[in-house]
Amino acid sequence: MATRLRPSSKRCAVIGGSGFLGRHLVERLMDRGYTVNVFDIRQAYELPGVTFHQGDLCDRQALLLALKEVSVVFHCASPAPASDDRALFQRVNIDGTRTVIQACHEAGVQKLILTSSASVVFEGTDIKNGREDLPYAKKPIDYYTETKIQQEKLVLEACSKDQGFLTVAIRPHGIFGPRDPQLVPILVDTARRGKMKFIIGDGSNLVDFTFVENVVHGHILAAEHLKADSPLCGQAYHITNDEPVRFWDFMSQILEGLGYSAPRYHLPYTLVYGIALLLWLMAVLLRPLIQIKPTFTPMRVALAGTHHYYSCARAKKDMGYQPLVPLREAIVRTVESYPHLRKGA
Ligand SMILES: NC(=O)C1=CN([C@@H]2O[C@H](COP(=O)(O)OP(=O)(O)OC[C@H]3O[C@@H](n4cnc5c(N)ncnc54)[C@H](O)[C@@H]3O)[C@@H](O)[C@H]2O)C=CC1
Ligand SMILES: CC(C)=CCC[C@@H](C)[C@H]1CC[C@H]2C3=C(CC[C@]12C)[C@@]1(C)CCC(=O)C[C@@H]1CC3
Repeated sequence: MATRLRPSSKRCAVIGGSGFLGRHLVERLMDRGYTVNVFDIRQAYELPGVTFHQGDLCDRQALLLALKEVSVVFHCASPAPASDDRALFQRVNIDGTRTVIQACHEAGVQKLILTSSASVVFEGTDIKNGREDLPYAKKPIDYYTETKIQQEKLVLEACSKDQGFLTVAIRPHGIFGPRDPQLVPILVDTARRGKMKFIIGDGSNLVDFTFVENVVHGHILAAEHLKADSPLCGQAYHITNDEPVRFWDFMSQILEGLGYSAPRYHLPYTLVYGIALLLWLMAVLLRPLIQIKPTFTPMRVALAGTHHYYSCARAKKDMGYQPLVPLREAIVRTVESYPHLRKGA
């Protein structure tokens, strides 16, 4: 008779482990002595000791192979926000997350840690030191965020002490660091096209940018503190650098670090937002004829021109979270990691 091995508490799976955050998480878990299975639709790298399972998380059978004898699952897979594909967000973030939960039950997984997003409460207007008890956005800024809300609800509602299945959601904000395919590349691309000359608004809006290693630290602390008698069960936690920074100062430091000029001229927020709305409308109307991807979408203008920073007091209290890498060092390390994006390179 086949015996079912008891899952080891140090055997985990990272769904989305080929991605930016996922790969940093995998590397740190390995350092901490975990055995790691990666599940992803693509295999982006090889790492001794890591077992790769290539597949779509909507495929329960494929997932089950990766979750065999695993006790902790980190779910950090999602289509990229820029993909702007409604059907894909629905299929992966909502239906796929249901499949992940079902597969965890079937495989006897004990803990599920979801990478959610602080944007689940953001509606495009100021949030200052927002706590986790803010209501979910009634009008989320985009469809990606709408599906992140549904995804977080599904995971937190699945938490069941009786069934021995515990869940928690981590809400990072503005993740950056080496190998990020989004923030620095978008910024440099915009600068190279000569479009990084303007500051939207008066430039005083504060935002959280969170170094990837701090986000990873929050995930691992959550996994290790998630127990039936802990306050983490079924809860969401903001994980930030705990150093809100002016959006435009942060952008300028990255740009200047890479040899580009920082933006200098101010434009009124409402004017830029209005133009972005108009461009977006035109892109929608012209979609049957041509595909236009404007740099200045209303969502991006809102992100660049409003305050949005969050308190991580709950994570400090319940899991002893403190950022490991301060912002200044994180920016230096990030800039150094992109030699190929330096001006003139
Ligand atoms: N990057 C950021 O600033 C923030 C990211 N997040 C969340 O963090 C998580 C990780 O984000 P990143 O690492 O930045 O993204 P990423 O795009 O680098 O990684 C996502 C990974 O998920 C995989 N994936 C996508 N669809 C899949 C599917 N159907 N089946 C299996 N794997 C699939 C991709 O292949 C990719 O490797 C996401 O859930 C995202 O929503 C939350 C807040 C901010
Ligand atoms: C804090 C947070 C949620 C960051 C997420 C990352 C991206 C949404 C940003 C990374 C680079 C940013 C950027 C802009 C908007 C927001 C980002 C895409 C602009 C398009 C805003 C308007 C400009 O003047 C140019 C900016 C380029 C960089």
